[in-house]
Formats: sequence, structure tokens, C-alpha cells
Amino acid sequence: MDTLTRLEQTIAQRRQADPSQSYVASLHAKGLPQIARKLGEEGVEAAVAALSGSSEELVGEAADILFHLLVTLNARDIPFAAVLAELDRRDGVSGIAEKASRSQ
Ligand SMILES: N=c1c2ncn([C@@H]3O[C@H](COP(=O)(O)OP(=O)(O)OP(=O)(O)O)[C@@H](O)[C@H]3O)c2ncn1[C@@H]1O[C@H](COP(=O)(O)O)[C@@H](O)[C@H]1O
Repeated sequence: MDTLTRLEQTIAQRRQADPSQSYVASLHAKGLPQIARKLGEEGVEAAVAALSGSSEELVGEAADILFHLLVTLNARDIPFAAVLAELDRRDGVSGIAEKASRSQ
């Protein structure tokens, strides 16, 4: 099982945990607006790290984004596989467009 799938499962399990023992549960206790706000904050922090942080800082912020994205998707009951399927669909679409432009 890959890292993101494993983390997605852990997040789903921790959703029901004691908020004083679990960061995921504490986010859920605050509700979707706070979960979405954290995702936005992490995006900004990653952008700042990309421009002025070390590689190590950017890696840390990128991990924070992926974690908070998975928490957000879980809060909306959307499986991460749906995001991967959308990326595969786009890749298929661009692949078809590329083939069509090459054959002209
Ligand atoms: N991967 C993560 C993870 N990445 C980031 N974070 C938390 O996300 C927060 C990042 O927000 P900030 O940088 O703004 O730090 P902060 O100011 O302390 O955060 P806030 O108090 O503002 O929410 C930190 O509190 C980090 O600890 C994570 N918290 C938990 N996990 C994993 O999620 C799983 C479940 O965790 P629990 O719910 O705590 O059991 C476990 O596998 C954990 O390893």
C-alpha cells in the first residue's frame, strides 16, 4: 500500500478519536470551515517556502499540504482515488490531443 493511501486510511480512522488525543479529530471537532482554512494556510506556507525557504522547509510544507488535503477530502467523503482518477482522465485527454496534433 502506498504512503498516501495508508495515510488516508489512518485519517479516516482517527476522525472518530478523542480530539485531545488526535490532531485529525481536533480538526473535525472544529468543523469543515476550519479544515478548509488550514488547507489554505498550508498552501500559502508552501508558496512562501518555495520562494524563500530551504529545500527542507519546502518538503515539510509540501507534506503538510498533502496531509491537510487528505483531511479535507475525507471531511467531504471524497476518496483520494477520485482525485487520482481525475488526473488519469486529464492525462488521457492530453495524450489524445497530443497524438491528434502529431498526426496532422
Ligand atoms: N501527517 C500528519 C501531519 N502533518 C501535519 N500535521 C499537523 O498539522 C499541523 C500543521 O499546522 P501548522 O504548521 O499551522 O502548525 P500548528 O500551528 O501547530 O497547527 P494548528 O494548531 O494551527 O492547527 C501541525 O499541528 C502538525 O502536527 C499532522 N498531523 C498528523 N499527521 C498524521 O496523521 C495521522 C493521525 O494523526 P492523529 O490524528 O494526531 O492521531 C498520524 O499518522 C500522523 O502522523
